[in-house]
Amino acid sequence: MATKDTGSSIKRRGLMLVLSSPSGAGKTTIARNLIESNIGFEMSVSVTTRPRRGSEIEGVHYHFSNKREFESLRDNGDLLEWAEVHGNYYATPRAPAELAMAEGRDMLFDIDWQGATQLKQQMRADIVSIFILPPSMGELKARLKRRAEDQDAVIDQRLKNARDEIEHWTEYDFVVINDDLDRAFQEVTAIVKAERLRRDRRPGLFNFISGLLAEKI
Ligand SMILES: Nc1ncnc2c1ncn2[C@@H]1O[C@H](COP(=O)(O)OP(=O)(O)OP(=O)(O)O)[C@@H](O)[C@H]1O
Ligand SMILES: Nc1nc2c(ncn2[C@@H]2O[C@H](COP(=O)(O)O)[C@@H](O)[C@H]2O)c(=O)[nH]1
Repeated sequence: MATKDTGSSIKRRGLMLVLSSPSGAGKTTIARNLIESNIGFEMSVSVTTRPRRGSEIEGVHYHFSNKREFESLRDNGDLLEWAEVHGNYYATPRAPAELAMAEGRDMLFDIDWQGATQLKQQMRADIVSIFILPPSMGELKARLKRRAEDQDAVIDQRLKNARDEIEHWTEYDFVVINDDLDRAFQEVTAIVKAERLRRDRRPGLFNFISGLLAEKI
């Protein structure tokens, strides 16, 4: 009898889901919803030299470091990618991401376009990238102000950078407009479901199809 395509006997590599957007478009909110919905993603926790916000917890939202520590991690090859964003350094720690991929665990990356470019250069086949857009620039500004986590000068700088970031939308596999959060979240989960069904992410299909073809009718 044919075995079911569970993929359990042969390992598949993990999927790397990259979310990027201009600051305030909502990628952190969507990422948090994805993690909380328990659909099998773990969050990559970045290293940053940015000062910690009041609501943030070390090791949960970021690993906060100073510039000297950051440069030492970078120079030792401990970072999978790194970039300067809005005047601070940000990076993806190498070891947890590489281990997750090798063990077939799916990981979520909230990183900017420079980081996404570097990840694609290194791990193309594993990456699914989504660019999140705000419904308007006015709403982007309003969200940054409503979030009330950054000083006005920081918000101004992020809004100034937003146009340059949006220019990179064509480098992504998918684009989601985050007007209504529920709808945006549904679209992201639909992308995840379809990507997990890709033939090359289902090594269990080999067994299933062998069994199917061996079946006597
Ligand atoms: N669809 C939405 N409608 C209204 N508000 C939203 C929506 N999505 C997110 N927000 C709110 O907008 C603010 C910015 O969202 P969030 O922090 O997720 O943005 P971000 O893209 O991760 O920004 P950053 O790059 O600065 O981390 C938050 O206060 C969040 O609650
Ligand atoms: N290239 C990378 N970019 C990152 C990483 N972690 C976060 N980011 C991006 O930085 C900005 C600002 O984030 P904030 O938390 O200060 O609002 C945003 O675009 C993030 O996606 C990373 O590891 N590498």
